[in-house]
Amino acid sequence: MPRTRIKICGLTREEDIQAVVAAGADAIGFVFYPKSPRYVTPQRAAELMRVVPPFISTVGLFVNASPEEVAAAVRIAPLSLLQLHGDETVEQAAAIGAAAGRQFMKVFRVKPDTRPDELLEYEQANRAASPFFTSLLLDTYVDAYGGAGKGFDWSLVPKDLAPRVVLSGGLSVHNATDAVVDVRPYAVDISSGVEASKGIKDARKIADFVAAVRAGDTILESETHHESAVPR
Ligand SMILES: O=C(O)c1ccccc1NCC(=O)[C@H](O)[C@H](O)COP(=O)(O)O
Repeated sequence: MPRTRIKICGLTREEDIQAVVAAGADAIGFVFYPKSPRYVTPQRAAELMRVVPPFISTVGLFVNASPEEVAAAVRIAPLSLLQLHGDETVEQAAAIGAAAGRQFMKVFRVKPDTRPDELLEYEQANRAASPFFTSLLLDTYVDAYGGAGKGFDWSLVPKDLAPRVVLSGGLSVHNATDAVVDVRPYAVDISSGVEASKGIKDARKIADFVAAVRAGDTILESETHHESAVPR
């Protein structure tokens, strides 16, 4: 059974990147949204990326940026993947992926009245519109766009969509094991839950979060072994 992938978002310092790598996470996110307290310029991201070893993905988070802006950022900071976290339409997201020549995750910001079929439809629309679309990232709807540490009702995530989504919004060491076991997402994404203060990560919290995700993986694995051991 594959382990749950882990992305830590909103990195601004070399030592925090080193903590993410040491903890065994899979991906590092840089926020290119100028209004964010975690904002880094593409030049700063390029500097920070020098301490990222191979096989760790670097993700660029953009909010309502133009295809030209994203393509220019990618020329400076050679990101692995994009995270489109704004109100980009399906067509605009496709144009951004094509202009930057990068796969992208499209964020769906879940509201209390979001219906499970809306999530499936949105995923299908993005998949149909662009070969650069790779997955939905589910976050909680907040006025300020993201990184707010607010969770949503995970039971809204359809079971057949879950293995393809990145789950985020209000995750922490306290709920990460349950998130993995209850939702079974492809990946989890966290920012404020592993911070000492906005934009400054806490190495202990990062390590504890990764351990809590792995505890969820271990529970799922033992359930799978148990199910396959039961004679039918
Ligand atoms: O981090 C920000 O400041 C930010 C600004 C604008 C859009 C999104 C932003 N962050 C999103 C994330 O860091 C994560 O992808 C995700 O939403 C998790 O956030 P959190 O609830 O803080 O764990």
